[in-house]
Amino acid sequence: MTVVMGIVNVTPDSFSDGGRYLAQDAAIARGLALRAAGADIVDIGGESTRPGAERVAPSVEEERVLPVIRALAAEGATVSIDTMNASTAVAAVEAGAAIVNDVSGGLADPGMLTAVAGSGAEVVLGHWRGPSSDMYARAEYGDVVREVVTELAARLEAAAVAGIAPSRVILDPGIGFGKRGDQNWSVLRGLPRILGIGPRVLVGTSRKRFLAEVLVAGGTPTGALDEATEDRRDLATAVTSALAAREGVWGVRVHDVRATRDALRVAEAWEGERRWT
Ligand SMILES: Nc1nc2ncc(COP(=O)(O)O)nc2c(=O)[nH]1
Repeated sequence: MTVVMGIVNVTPDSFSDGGRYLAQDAAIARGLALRAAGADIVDIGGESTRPGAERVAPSVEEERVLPVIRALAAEGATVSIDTMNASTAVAAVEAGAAIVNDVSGGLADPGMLTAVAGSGAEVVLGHWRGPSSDMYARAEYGDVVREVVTELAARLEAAAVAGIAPSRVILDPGIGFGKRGDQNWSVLRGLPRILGIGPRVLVGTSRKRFLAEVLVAGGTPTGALDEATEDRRDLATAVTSALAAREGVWGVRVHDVRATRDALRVAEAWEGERRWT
């Protein structure tokens, strides 16, 4: 069964749902709702990673996420913390998070891998080309799949050196992080090579620009992208979830859990994996 990670951004400025769940009660309610809709994991983030976002102080990030993590863990939810800060990761695990989800693969905070090693948590290591503030400046690739594979393998090695066994690592190709539209599609087509590195793979396509670009006629004028409304992006996300599942990924990270869970049910029925007994 493909793992579904539901997204709760406790931020004022995340690209697709910024501000909706900034209040603790709203964030907790959202996490419980995603779990009820079929999320295996609830991913809590306190810092927007959208292109152009400025960094947030760990203290601000922790103030946003820790009460939400505590409440959801107390309800029995499996929680991941979406952070690039080692101090936030440690505090989140102490508050009940089971997974540290670091889109930077441990590059943004030199202390992250050592902190995770000592925490006992599992870790998602994302492919990353630098801060959101100017990530597209480094979106120059010769062969994007080869470079993503090489750079993710290097992060896996760095994690091992820090004391994190590969069995505790989940790799993520970083869709939308330092990658433009066509490069994201190349990475998705290259999933077999990313899976070939060894560890489990998580994919995060949810509501991202590269999906909107294929939904609107004529490409990418910013105005046209507004036609790719949230429901259309969620449907596109669910399609990518089913396709990624058929490639054998471990999990998918999405905003609309219900749509993806339903898409996975259909994919499993097609594959003959689903048992009605
Ligand atoms: N592991 C992982 N974490 C992420 N965190 C944030 C975002 C982008 O912002 P969002 O929270 O609004 O999706 N994308 C990813 C992703 O693709 N993979």
